[in-house]
Amino acid sequence: MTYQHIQVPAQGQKITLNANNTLNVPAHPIIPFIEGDGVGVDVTPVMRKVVDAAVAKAYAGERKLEWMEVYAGAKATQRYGADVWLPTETVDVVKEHLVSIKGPLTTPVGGGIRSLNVTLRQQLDLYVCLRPIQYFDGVPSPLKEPHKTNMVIFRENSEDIYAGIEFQADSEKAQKLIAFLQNELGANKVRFPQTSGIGIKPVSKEGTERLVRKAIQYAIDHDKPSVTLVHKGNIMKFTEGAFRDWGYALAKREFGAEEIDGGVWLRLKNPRTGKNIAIKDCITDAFLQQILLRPVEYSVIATLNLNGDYISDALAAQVGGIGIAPGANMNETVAMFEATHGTAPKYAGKDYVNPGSSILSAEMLLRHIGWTEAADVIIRAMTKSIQSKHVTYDFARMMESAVQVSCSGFGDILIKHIEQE
Ligand SMILES: NC(=O)C1=CN([C@@H]2O[C@H](COP(=O)(O)OP(=O)(O)OC[C@H]3O[C@@H](n4cnc5c(N)ncnc54)[C@H](OP(=O)(O)O)[C@@H]3O)[C@@H](O)[C@H]2O)C=CC1
Ligand SMILES: O=C(O)CCC(=O)C(=O)O
Ligand SMILES: [Mg+2]
Repeated sequence: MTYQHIQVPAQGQKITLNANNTLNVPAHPIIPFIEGDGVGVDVTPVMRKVVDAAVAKAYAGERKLEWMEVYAGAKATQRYGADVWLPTETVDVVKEHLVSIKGPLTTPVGGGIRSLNVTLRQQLDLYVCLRPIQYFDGVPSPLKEPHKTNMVIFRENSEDIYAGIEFQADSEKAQKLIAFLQNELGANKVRFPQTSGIGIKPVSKEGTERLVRKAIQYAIDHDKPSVTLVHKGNIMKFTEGAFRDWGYALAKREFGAEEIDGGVWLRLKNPRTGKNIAIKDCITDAFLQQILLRPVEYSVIATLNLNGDYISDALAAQVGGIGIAPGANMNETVAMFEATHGTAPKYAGKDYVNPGSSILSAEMLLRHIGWTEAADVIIRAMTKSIQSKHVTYDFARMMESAVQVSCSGFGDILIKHIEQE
């Protein structure tokens, strides 16, 4: 296969799907990657070096990831033309190769292009945004007991106000829609109809069910004690409230969950372990204080798109910040891994920020393709590096007697620990 600007690595082979949707991973799988805007130029090369070292260590040269650069964001406009922010071949390649990783991409505020990150998720229908919140010993945290925060976020990734159905104030479309709301639907509560922008928030039963199903299955597979549906359903009754109701109904119908003491919370027996899994819910504002005050009570979190975005960064802060917050966007067959943070423009190109988030996203990728030995090598090296207190600025500013290192410097420390194993 030839592409317009993508160079296919000569030694690599595609990951393919087996009949039961499991992955068939060759020894030299081609992994498409998007470098990313802003600090993408800093973290992505470091991530690749560290991952290569971990794979080489774990498999003594018998396995190797074959990186294939694909383009999106500013780099795509340089290659494909001024208006081509997300080339079709990038989306096609990410889909065909099943497993990929991306750096952050810039989204302008208030106008300009819509989010390329969201577009990729939508075009590929990567409806789960999976963001584990894991504490590494020694990471500085604003909490007294950061190890008590141990959660996995399942953020709905395909709908909600992220669908991008918005109309600018004063535009003809906004005026038409407001008139339609007033005249046809009797909705007269737009406070300033002449000057309002309007956004639409679609939340569906199918979208909710497929996300909540994945979250409950994850709790079963990973022996987790609870799944919490986080929503603002008291205010947004037919979107966020429906998310809660559809979620509970699915837990009953598909997983046999039963009511606890006549309340709305449910309980199901984990078929693998025999232990109980609580299915509960929490309203988002209360949830944001509970995770600080009583984090041990929460484990798997299933939530809508915008809530999930806010909760991701808030929970990341509890375990050290978005410098060490990995993630994945996935569906049944395709997975695209990415850090939780963005392009941090003030640090772009300065070899300064923490590459941890990107490296741990790659660690998730390795686990996803079954290369658990290499993933474990990364986790061990990460733990040792943090404990050595040679860390990037974000950790150094919160740690006592730390030695501040650069982005690539932290990568080199990880590689040193990998090679010394
Ligand atoms: N998935 C994606 O591609 C995402 C893209 N974005 C986009 O990124 C752009 C910038 O967004 P912004 O709101 O500033 O959010 P960012 O996540 O880019 O940065 C916010 C702050 O988080 C800290 N931070 C971010 N990355 C790191 C890192 N690797 N190591 C250490 N600290 C880090 C920095 O904190 P401090 O100032 O304290 O040092 C930084 O100023 C926007 O265009 C936004 O749309 C945002 C999120 C996700
Ligand atoms: O797409 C963006 O620019 C921001 C997305 C974001 O913050 C996220 O997915 O966490
Ligand atoms: Mg975010």
